Amino acid sequence: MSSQNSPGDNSTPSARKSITLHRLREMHAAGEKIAMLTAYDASFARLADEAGVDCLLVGDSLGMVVQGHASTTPVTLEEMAYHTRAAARGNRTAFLIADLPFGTYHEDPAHAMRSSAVLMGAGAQMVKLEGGGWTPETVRFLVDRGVPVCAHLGLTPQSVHALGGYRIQGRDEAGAATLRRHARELADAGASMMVFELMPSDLARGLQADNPGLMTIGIGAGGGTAGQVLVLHDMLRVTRGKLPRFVRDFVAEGNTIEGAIRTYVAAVKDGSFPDESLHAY
Ligand SMILES: Nc1nc(=O)c2c([nH]1)NC[C@@H]1CN(c3ccc(C(=O)N[C@@H](CCC(=O)O)C(=O)O)cc3)CN21
Ligand SMILES: CC(C)C(=O)C(=O)O
Repeated sequence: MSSQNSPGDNSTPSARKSITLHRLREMHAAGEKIAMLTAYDASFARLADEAGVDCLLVGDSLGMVVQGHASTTPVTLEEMAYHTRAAARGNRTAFLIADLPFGTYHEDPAHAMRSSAVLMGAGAQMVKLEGGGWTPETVRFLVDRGVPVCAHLGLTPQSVHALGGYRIQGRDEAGAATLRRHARELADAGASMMVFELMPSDLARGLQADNPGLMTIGIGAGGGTAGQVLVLHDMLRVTRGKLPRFVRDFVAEGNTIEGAIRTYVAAVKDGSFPDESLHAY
């Protein structure tokens, strides 16, 4: 492990201090890119933390890559809490975010607060919820009560049955205008972070420019965001079937799993990932 550290690398567990929300804001203000990766268990959370990943996301994508479902919608709050507890035990310094799964924040803000309390109790430091329009009231309610919130716009997988498949979003002007309005409303409601999934690079870049204090995290949204996220199993090429275009072969470059994660972090930090011509739309 330590044999792979390069000079100046501060990502060893003993050297790195805990990444807090405050520290993430400092990084964002200084223009340092934020590297996020999903993690669903203690072993991978530990490895990703030690490899220098800033934020770990216990994503409800676990419904697909761990549980074998065809979508994320069957995942329950209890399952998210189980994986969050496991990831939290392995993690030492990374900032830990957990997804509120489908149906656990939709009824009203109090419903979202009850579900968030379960995930925070399991070790999450921030919760993520999908969608715009109806969500700002809920985000404000959570933030006022001490729950940091990451919003999620563009392709929102929990709505796959309404969207009609995993398609790129915001391609026409009406769709782009809606995303601009949703992003502004969620930022105003107090969301400190926002995932942009599968949208044109120019649109994501513009949304970040419209909301400079917001930490935007892209996946298939180009290089104009404050950070990047990938699904761990995609990055390690364990996922079955065709990988989305936005995944790069970090395993070939990094040789080992830890090397792959270190290569990913370095590529996010130096801006070489994503490459506009290869991984963006
Ligand atoms: N393994 C995995 N990786 C993910 O990134 C991921 C999940 N699961 N599950 C939840 C959502 C669904 N995601 C997806 C699913 C499919 C595509 C996909 O097929 N993309 C096509 C382009 C589609 C288009 O052009 O409209 C691609 O080739 O990238 C992308 C993201 C992202 N999330
Ligand atoms: C793909 C990321 C952003 C996610 O939401 C998940 O892992 O569920």
